[in-house]
Amino acid sequence: MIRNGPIYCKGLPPEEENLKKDARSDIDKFDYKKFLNYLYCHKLLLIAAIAASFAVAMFNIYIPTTLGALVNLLISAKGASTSEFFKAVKGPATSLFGLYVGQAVCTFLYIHFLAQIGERVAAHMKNDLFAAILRQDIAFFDKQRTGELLNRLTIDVQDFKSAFKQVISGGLRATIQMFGSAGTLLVISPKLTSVLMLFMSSVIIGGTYVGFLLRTLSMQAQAQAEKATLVAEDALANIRTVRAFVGEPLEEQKFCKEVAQSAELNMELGFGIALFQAGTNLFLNSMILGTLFLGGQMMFTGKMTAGDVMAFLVSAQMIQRSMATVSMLFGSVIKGLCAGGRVFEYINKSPEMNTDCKHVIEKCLFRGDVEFRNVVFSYPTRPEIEVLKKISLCIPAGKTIAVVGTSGDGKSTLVSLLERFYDVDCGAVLVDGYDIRMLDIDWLRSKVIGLITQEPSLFATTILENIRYGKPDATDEEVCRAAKIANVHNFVMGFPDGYHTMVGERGVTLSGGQKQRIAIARAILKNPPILVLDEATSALDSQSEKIVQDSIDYLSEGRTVLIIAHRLSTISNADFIVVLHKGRIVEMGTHEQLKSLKGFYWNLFRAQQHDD
Ligand SMILES: Nc1ncnc2c1ncn2[C@@H]1O[C@H](COP(=O)(O)OP(=O)(O)OP(=O)(O)O)[C@@H](O)[C@H]1O
Repeated sequence: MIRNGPIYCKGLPPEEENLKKDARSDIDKFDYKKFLNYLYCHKLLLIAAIAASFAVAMFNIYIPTTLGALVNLLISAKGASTSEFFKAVKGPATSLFGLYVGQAVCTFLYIHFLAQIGERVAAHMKNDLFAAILRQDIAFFDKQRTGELLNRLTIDVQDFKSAFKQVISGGLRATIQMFGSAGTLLVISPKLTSVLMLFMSSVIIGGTYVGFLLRTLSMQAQAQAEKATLVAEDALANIRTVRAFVGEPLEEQKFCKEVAQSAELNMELGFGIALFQAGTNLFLNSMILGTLFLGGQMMFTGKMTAGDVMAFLVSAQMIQRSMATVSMLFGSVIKGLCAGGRVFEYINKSPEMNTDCKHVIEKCLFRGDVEFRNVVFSYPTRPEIEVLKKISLCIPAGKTIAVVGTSGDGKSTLVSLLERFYDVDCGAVLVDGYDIRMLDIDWLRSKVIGLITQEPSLFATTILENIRYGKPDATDEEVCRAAKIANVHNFVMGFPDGYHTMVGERGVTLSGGQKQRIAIARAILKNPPILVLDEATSALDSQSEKIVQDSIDYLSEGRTVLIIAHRLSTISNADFIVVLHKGRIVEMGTHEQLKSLKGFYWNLFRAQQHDD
């Protein structure tokens, strides 16, 4: 995407070809039907904006001839008395003023209406896009960068809105003005009009070609600017790691490199635009001078009046301005269609996972058995690596089982499959004998399974709202009760704002143990019959771990519990323990039974005793 050389004149280098291909594929994704639907929702405003814009164009066409008539009157009024002068010019001057007022009113109306439609359509698109992104499979988020998704929500919607507004206002007006003013010119002087059109057509051809080159360069500059943003996003999202590794100079260097390339491309673009503008101005001004010269000659031979020359010049300038608008609009249309295409791509993207089944097990019949039956699974981003290989595991209702193993053996993957973040490739995950693909996925996640992970995710809001996320309709009293059970209440009351304390982005203002206890309070409020603890205490020091473990023990009572753990000391009370090794179950039994086997578990156990 990055190119430092001069603007290409013949053929296109490969990266420009790629850009063209990207743009074309983005444009192909533009959903005209959906877009028309959005417009249809605001049809009255749209009609009003188009009508006002049309009226402005008509005023602009009539103004030069009225102005010409006034000029002729002013010239012919030479030597007249003041009263005669006012009497003669009063009519045309009033008409001209009326046209100016009409033009001003319609300008106000179309800009106002367009702003309304633009904002409403953009809000509609943004909401649809956000909802569509939230609906996607977890596999989608494995592939997409957050920054790229946010760009679509912000920059692309904004670009589309600007282009849309420009096309409706400028495009419509400029086209009508161009044809209307061309008609005016023909009426005033067909001869002068033919000479003018000859010049104009060469401007159009040359301008279109240079415009195409500049647009390509502009797209490259934009792509490079986005690259710089992604480098910054990466560094800021991982600011603690950057700080801990004194990575600031390296990050600065990476960012500066991308910014420098972006600046270079933009400067190249600026140079091209400056040259283009200067050349166009010189050409067009020479054309006006030529028109004045030819028109002046015709005036002296009596073929044109001074007013005609004046009206001709103003109309010619109107055409020139309209043409400039239309040529710029061409770029805006492409940009808008590309941006809109990228937005519609995700709005129209359906999740691959089938979540149509809405079966719910009745509360009175629900037990809480969990089973992994001959489960084979590879992550969609790495289909060639089988992470789980024919795993079969039953967790009877009310029992606690722990899964242990070394890093990368597939423990957390079991959790992701039970939550149905991904679907198994072969076999099935069952709850109370039902394949979870047959169950209502929202019910499963919101009412059946409670998940507590190593890095609890808190939202940048108050502690109260973070706990309430477990049950959105919970009262403050219910939240407070859950917080007391989870050992949250005491430390919260130590904060000046209590439960209304803001926790910062991802809970950055709290300790790991405090965040974990808030996550547990959230789970207590949710009250799920199946509880999944994925390394819930492994990031904590021994004192925090003890407090959190007490809360977890309380929460685990009477539920089916699946614990993923590194520290074997935390799972010795499990009803049975499963040892995973490279995606297979290699041992299963109680702590004592497994120890006596002197196999994988024994090795893990000894390694940890050694570490302690
Ligand atoms: N979203 C993902 N996309 C692709 N591969 C993944 C993804 N998540 C995990 N993996 C891979 O799957 C394998 C199992 O990962 P998993 O997180 O289940 O291991 P784990 O036993 O829980 O490890 P740890 O104890 O370190 O958390 C690893 O090789 C990992 O690289």
